[in-house]
Amino acid sequence: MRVEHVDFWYGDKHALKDVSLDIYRNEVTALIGPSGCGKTTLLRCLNRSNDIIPNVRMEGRILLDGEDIYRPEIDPPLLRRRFGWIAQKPNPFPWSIRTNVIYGAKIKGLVTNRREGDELMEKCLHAVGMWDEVKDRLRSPGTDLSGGQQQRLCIARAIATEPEVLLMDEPCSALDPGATALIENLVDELCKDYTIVIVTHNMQQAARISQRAAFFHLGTLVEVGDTKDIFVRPKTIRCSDFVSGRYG
Ligand SMILES: Nc1ncnc2c1ncn2[C@@H]1O[C@H](COP(=O)(O)OP(=O)(O)OP(=O)(O)O)[C@@H](O)[C@H]1O
Repeated sequence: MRVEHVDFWYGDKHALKDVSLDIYRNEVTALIGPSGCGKTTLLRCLNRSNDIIPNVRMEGRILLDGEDIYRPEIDPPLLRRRFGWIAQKPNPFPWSIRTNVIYGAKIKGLVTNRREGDELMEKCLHAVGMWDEVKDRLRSPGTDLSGGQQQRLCIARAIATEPEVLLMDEPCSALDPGATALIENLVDELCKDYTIVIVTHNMQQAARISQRAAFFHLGTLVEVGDTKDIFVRPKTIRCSDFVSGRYG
């Protein structure tokens, strides 16, 4: 994806200021920076989920595979289907584990019968490392799982719809260290097949799992580059102070 000179306003609040960056295929790009700097706003611009907020305005262009996703001919609900969204708090549907995984894929027409549904469910639960944990309780509600399992279920649900890009908004913020480690390993595996953009407050996590990092401050993109450069050789004092934990 390519973000070109994006400005974004909530009413009078200028939340993103002339942001340009490239997001590469099969890489994890981490959006980092202090609270309120615009990370989630940018994430939501990438799949046009800001469109549903009243009184907002965006300028600039965002390209997916070279195509401007803000062109008037683009249908936002159809566009959003090309993305998977993993929220801060796991949000499984109040249905069975099986239905959770295949519901979106069914709506998209990717499964048309029971056998295809079962195959897809098994494949996606394997992909998130959960098959053995849940294979004997596929009819139990997804909401009965632990927080970490629920988040992996949400990732299984997202990948079942064959998205091109996975957008993750602090996916581990509600999880304990063990569940966080499982999600981090999973992100590492998933980037072989997907392009991933992740917002995280956890600098160790950004350093561990991303190949590229973008550091924001007050709506401005201060630095973007290889994660190791951002962490080991930051070009600005502001970024250096942030990644070393001097402020947050
Ligand atoms: N719906 C909204 N209406 C008005 N202002 C908003 C809205 N959402 C976000 N903002 C403001 O836009 C700015 C950027 O917010 P955003 O949520 O993108 O930051 P963030 O870096 O993701 O923050 P955090 O790390 O705390 O989640 C903030 O000043 C925030 O208060």
